[in-house]
Amino acid sequence: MDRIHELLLHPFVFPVVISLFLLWSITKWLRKPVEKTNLPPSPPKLPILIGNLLPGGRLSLPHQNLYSLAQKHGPLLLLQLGPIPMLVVSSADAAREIMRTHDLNFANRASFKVQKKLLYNGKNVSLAPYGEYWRQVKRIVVLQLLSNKRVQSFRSIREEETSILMNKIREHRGRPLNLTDLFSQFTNYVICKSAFGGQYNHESENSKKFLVLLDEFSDLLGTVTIGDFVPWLSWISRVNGFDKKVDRFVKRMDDFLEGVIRDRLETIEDDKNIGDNFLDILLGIYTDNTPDISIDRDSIKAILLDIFSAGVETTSTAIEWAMAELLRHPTIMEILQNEVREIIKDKNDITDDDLEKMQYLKAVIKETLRCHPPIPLLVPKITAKDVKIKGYDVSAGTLVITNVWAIGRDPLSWDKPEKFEPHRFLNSSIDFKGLDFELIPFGAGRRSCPGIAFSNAAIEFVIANLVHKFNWELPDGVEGKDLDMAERSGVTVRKNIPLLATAT
Ligand code: HEM
Repeated sequence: MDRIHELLLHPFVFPVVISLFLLWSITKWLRKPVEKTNLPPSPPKLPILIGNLLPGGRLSLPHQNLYSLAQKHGPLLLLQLGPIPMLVVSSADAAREIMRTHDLNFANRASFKVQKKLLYNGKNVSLAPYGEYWRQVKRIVVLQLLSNKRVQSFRSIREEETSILMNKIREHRGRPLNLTDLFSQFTNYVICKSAFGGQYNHESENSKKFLVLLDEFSDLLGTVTIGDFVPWLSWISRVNGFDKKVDRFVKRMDDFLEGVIRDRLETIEDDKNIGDNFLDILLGIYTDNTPDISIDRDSIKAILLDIFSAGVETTSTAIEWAMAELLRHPTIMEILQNEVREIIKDKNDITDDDLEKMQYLKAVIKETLRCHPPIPLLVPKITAKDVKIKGYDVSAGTLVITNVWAIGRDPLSWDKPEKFEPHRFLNSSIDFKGLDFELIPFGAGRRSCPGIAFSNAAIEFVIANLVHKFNWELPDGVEGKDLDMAERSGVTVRKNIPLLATAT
């Protein structure tokens, strides 16, 4: 969705899209459909649709816009993006029908030119078309890279990075800290070390270089070109130099990753610590030649980039929103602190067994992901065949967007949805693992997130430590209720203003 809004906001592309859209809509309007279909409700077309997509510049937060549209027109909404029909799903019921009953029909992804270039022609997991290749790489990611056992084996990395984070906070005790930056560094290094090994630490020039490349990578990943929607206009991104810019970046990133792989292949044979990072595991599969499972070098690079782009910002954003809500609700912060301090007492280290006992901590995290899903619009899917959803006809080739942010605010699923109230989860079995469709921040079905255990282990551990070791307040005597909770646009939606707080 973010790609779509970047497309529309591009100064050169915008007028062309709008003209095409008008032309297409007029033609379609004049040529009324011949066969009788029961289409999901749409906002009145032309020019109101344009108005609906652009009210007061709020296009930058499309999940909020689509939420307002769904409140007017219902939980299944059909929009037109030029020639492409787009279905917006905003209720748990409709999401269940799509991702459980008809999951196979919705297992494919939309494919955009820039993403394909950046991710080795779709050799990553998250954008690979549904099929044998995707099945194989998803299996590798689920069973080998992100299994519960593997996540446990990364415990020392979480401990090390949490201890670095706590020391930084200690050094600045009594002074305001930019928690947003600190949480980003934390997840960057947790994933860097899990991916490449412990030598990719804060001092390593290679990890600094990689993190700079990753920033640029994330920016480009959120871009579409007009040629994605109107193929005969593909020349525009050639003429305005955008294609060249992407090609140059792809080469720089590839040179870097090739260097990492080359260096590792040279040392791996003599190394006794093989296998406890993503790169070593993938190189093991690459060099092993087991007949039922094989990947090439491009797959290794694409999978590594996928894990960084899918895992870093999402996890740090979840920690940021959780701390923001705790600062906004001092009573909830106090209940959580009491729970954590009661369980840990004066021990210094928090173990996995301790975390298991922290039911209120788990409730705070669920409530955070309900109110602030880091990816409010699930990664778009494409329907393979015509299908009926909730009695409506949805045609093959429809782009499907699930608005998890709207589902988390649906009064049919939640009592007082506007309130941040972790208690609602204490006597409830609702979880975010993809079985309870009112809470699906990680998606559901075949294309759901394989990183739940990895991110949850990091989120729980950091928050427990933050509230165990420090008391927190907002700088300059700002009261919790006045904390600015506005969102910033992006594929991952974080706080608009960085979160500043003072540890005492
Ligand atoms: C709070 C943290 C995270 C959130 C909220 C999150 C959310 C999501 C969502 C919404 C999807 C798309 C699901 C769908 O289309 O139905 C997804 C897919 C994915 N996520 Fe995550 N994610 C998180 C952390 C991670 C981490 C830590 C990793 C890896 C280390 C990861 C790897 C992936 C991959 C590879 C996919 C693609 C799956 C596929 O297409 O088959 N995620 N995630």
